[in-house]
Amino acid sequence: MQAKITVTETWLRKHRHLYDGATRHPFIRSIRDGNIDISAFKTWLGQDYIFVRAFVPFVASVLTKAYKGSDDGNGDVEVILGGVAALHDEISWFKKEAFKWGVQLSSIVPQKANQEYCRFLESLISPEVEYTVAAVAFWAIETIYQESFAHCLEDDSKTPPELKETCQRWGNESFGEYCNSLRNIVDRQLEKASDDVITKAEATLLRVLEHEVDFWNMSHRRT
Ligand SMILES: Cc1ncc(CNC=O)c(N)n1
Repeated sequence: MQAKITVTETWLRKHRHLYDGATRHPFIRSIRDGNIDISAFKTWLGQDYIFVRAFVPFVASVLTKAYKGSDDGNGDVEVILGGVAALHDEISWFKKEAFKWGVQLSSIVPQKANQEYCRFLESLISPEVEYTVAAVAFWAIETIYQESFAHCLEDDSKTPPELKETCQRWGNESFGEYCNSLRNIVDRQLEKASDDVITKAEATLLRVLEHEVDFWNMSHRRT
């Protein structure tokens, strides 16, 4: 029997152009082609550290919603908890990496695109935002990084050796499997969601894609 087309699949087909814009951004292409401007990379590093700090309470709120969503026979909480644990490691990694590149994390001022993205995350923490909607944002945020950085690790890529570790962080296979688990969670939720929630979730996905593109733009254009 043919596997059923999932909601996320429908969305990704429908919004392919915007999705590719987020996962194949010029910033990512420049890493992959080996002509990245290191100052752009450092900008990204410092800004992303601030983003990740704001991402933690958002993910914690998704965890809370998964728990309260009660019918968690599917292990949603454990998958999300794995995400929280990975973020703990990631924050240490950012500190180490910043030191390596001479980026002073304590003096980084969040740029406008970053502030707006963080504010968007905060809005999703609200208990009024349904688990399904928040989970869609979470899945999309993680997956965009996974696909973007995995692209920089493909056989024909010319990613500079000193950036490989960064790309591995999100582009590795186990992060890919984790993203698939998130996608399954999301599709299972969407399967039983009301039309209203599905509409809101799709709009949220689009906003994540836009924020991600703006985030890459911020790193790419400024030095
Ligand atoms: C702007 C942005 N989007 C997604 C991620 C990946 N999630 C956690 O690390 C990230 N670090 N930064």
